[in-house]
Amino acid sequence: MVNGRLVRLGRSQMGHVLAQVAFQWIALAANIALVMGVAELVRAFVEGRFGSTHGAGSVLGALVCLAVRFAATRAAAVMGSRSSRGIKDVLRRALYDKLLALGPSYAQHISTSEVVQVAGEGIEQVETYFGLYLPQLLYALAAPITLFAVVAPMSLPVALGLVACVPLIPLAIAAVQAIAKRLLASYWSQYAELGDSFLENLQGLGTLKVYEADGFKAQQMDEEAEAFRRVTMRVLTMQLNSIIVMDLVAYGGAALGIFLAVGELAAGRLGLSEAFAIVVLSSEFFIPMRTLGSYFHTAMNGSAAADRIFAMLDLPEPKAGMRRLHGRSNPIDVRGLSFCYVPGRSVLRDVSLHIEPGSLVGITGASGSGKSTLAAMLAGRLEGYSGSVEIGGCQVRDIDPGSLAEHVVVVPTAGHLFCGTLRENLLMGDAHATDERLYRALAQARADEFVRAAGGLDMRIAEGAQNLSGGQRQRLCIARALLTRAETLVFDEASSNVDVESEEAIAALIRELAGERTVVVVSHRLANLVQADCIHVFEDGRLVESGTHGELVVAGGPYEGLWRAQHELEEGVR
Ligand SMILES: Nc1ncnc2c1ncn2[C@@H]1O[C@H](COP(=O)(O)OP(=O)(O)OP(=O)(O)O)[C@@H](O)[C@H]1O
Repeated sequence: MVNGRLVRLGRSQMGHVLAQVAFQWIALAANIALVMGVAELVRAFVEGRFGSTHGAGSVLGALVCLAVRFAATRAAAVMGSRSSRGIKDVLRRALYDKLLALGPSYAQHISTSEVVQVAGEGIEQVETYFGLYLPQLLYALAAPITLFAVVAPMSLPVALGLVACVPLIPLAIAAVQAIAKRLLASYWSQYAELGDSFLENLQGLGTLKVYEADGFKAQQMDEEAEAFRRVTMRVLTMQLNSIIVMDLVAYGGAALGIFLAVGELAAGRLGLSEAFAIVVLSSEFFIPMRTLGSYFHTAMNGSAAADRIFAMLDLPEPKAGMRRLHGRSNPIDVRGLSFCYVPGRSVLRDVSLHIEPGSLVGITGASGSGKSTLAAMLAGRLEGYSGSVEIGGCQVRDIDPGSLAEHVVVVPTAGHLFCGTLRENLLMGDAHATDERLYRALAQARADEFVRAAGGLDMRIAEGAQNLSGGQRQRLCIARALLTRAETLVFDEASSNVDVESEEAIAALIRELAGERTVVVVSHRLANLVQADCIHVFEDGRLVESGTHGELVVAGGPYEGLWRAQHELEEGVR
């Protein structure tokens, strides 16, 4: 009934939880005092001793009890909201730190939509566990003991009868716990799957419309939603059934207490005022456990969500390297590099190559031959490889991630621009850049003209940069990369889906950059690589040829075949 790891993680909030229980207990004590006061009045009335002083004192006493109960209940609620807020902070911070520790390779372990769900809805569920369930669990133990101590001096048999029924509620809870755990695990995994499909389909809605596949995907999502509805209904049915059992125990137990008290009164073993007090207090025996039972289901949901959070927190982290790269003349050495995303399916096989600082290097090969994987390796984005990748004599895995990010920047096929102003996006490359430097980078990336025409550095970038053409987007991403002081720039098919004008602009820029920085160009289009100091050709994860364009053409190997095929295609088009 208690998730030990969650409690340990939220131990900083235990002060609030205990304070909440203490305030709940004070409210209970005030309630007992109120009932006892009214019972005393009943006794005075029955015995004919009821007078005006009695009346004024009782009203005053009752008001004090009500005020204390009100204040304590409010204070308990405040403590509950503080512990809820606190645990959310603790968990969000833990998840955030974890994502930072996982670094860019997080996507190797977990989907983005699951991160979003766990960090949002999942943590909200855990909040209830700390804010309501945990304090109620402690209070539900303290309350019957307190009431037993009050009722036992009046009538031990009634007190024993009442207290004996109370454990039936936690027993009912424990009985459904095993079923609830299984059901909730299935509920959360279906919820995550539905979230995955939703995000995926929303992001690809344009494509779905173009291929008129939206109807088909909608039907698939309907089926997933229906499966999720069914599991939700099973969860609700289980919860309602267990609540019915708990209600039967709670109300049955209270009725038993009243029945016993009336029996004792009839037998003359109990006075009228005591019988009155027991009748009123008997429901109080069960209310805390009954409330606990109703929180239990939300808590189980929170506990299941916490298990998903813990699964994420337990993901193995790449060992963060400590070494820092210095200077701007660090050669890159790849030796015997092999890698697979899926066990048994090698994507890179025993690759070895050397990149001189300041050189222009081309990487080419058929689609799926492992070029982008190699580019990602150079930026430290993939782990779990064999062989070595060294920059400036340091293993990439031993380099501090911040230092590596300062030295190697990858410009992918479709770089991401954030919603906001262009200036905000560019300053990610260099937070202290002046407007003049920003414009210089834009000019270098052949993007300054359209930026000036579109309103300058304060031009708005819409969500997903929808207000820009593919070529404009790419040139802005390149300008941002140029603003960094990175020694090595890796262009991974950076001009593969842009217009001819942008492609020529990017090719010219790459030629300019060589010598100033190390430039690695991953491209299918061999025309982009003709001027490279060295071109590496990949086939099915293996490096099959290396050399300059001239050398490779003369060698008559795979490169020459590709070059001839592309040349003939382009001639044919003309
Ligand atoms: N995240 C991933 N999970 C599993 N397999 C992957 C992943 N990324 C790439 N692959 C597989 O690895 C192989 C190499 O992919 P990679 O992207 O490196 O090839 P590429 O040569 O850059 O291809 P292209 O020229 O089409 O971009 C492919 O077979 C691809 O299916």
